[in-house]
Amino acid sequence: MTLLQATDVYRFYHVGDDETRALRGASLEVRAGELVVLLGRSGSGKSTLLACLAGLDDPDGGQVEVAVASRRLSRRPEVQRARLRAEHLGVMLQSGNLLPHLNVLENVLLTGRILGKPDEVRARELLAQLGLAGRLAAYPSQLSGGETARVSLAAALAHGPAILLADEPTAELDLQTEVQVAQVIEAFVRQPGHGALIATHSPRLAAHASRVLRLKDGRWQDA
Ligand SMILES: Nc1ncnc2c1ncn2[C@@H]1O[C@H](COP(=O)(O)OP(=O)(O)OP(=O)(O)O)[C@@H](O)[C@H]1O
Repeated sequence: MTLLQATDVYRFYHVGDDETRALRGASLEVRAGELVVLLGRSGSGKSTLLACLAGLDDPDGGQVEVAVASRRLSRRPEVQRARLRAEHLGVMLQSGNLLPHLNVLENVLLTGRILGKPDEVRARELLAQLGLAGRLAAYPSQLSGGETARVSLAAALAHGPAILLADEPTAELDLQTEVQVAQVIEAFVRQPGHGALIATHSPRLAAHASRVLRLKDGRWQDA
């Protein structure tokens, strides 16, 4: 079963007279049961692709479909994209996705609250699995880089999305914590009807992949 599908996605950035062709016709599918790992050198377009897949950015060409819901995500007003994202996608960004005035538990419950179905048991369970049971009352400014990444992952998963999109989820983690994160992602993918796409530079995380895709200058390396 296909959960998420991108078809011929283009994204160009313009700064002054300069044009950066960040994505040049990238297509992909994330299917149920898959952990797809996205590799590519810095600047190859991984974050841009994830942002388009998450509906945080809109492609200049091509389209993104939340196939599990048979709904197009691209070329919709932001409010509709945000709704589709909340309902079906868990998104973990490199920059972190935590609100500074909410504590750890409140941040992890936030998307569930917006959807009207906060699941505190699941939120606490995820935080415990990620070694954060003792940090529920902490605020984002009080967290280390590695703790922020783990809380962001919990926040991406707590509302029960079908698809996880994560940008370098283990960038700032030591080996032991990286293993914890990989286990949580693998457990997520093992649930029927769930799948994940993860951009990473970590060979250890890539070793967990069901499939590896390589981006180079905005297109698949083998294309
Ligand atoms: N907002 C922006 N404005 C202009 N250029 C951008 C913007 N965002 C990204 N780019 C450019 O688009 C290209 C792809 O960037 P992107 O961040 O997607 O790469 P990446 O593979 O995620 O890199 P990294 O591994 O360093 O995170 C790069 O050349 C980058 O400089």
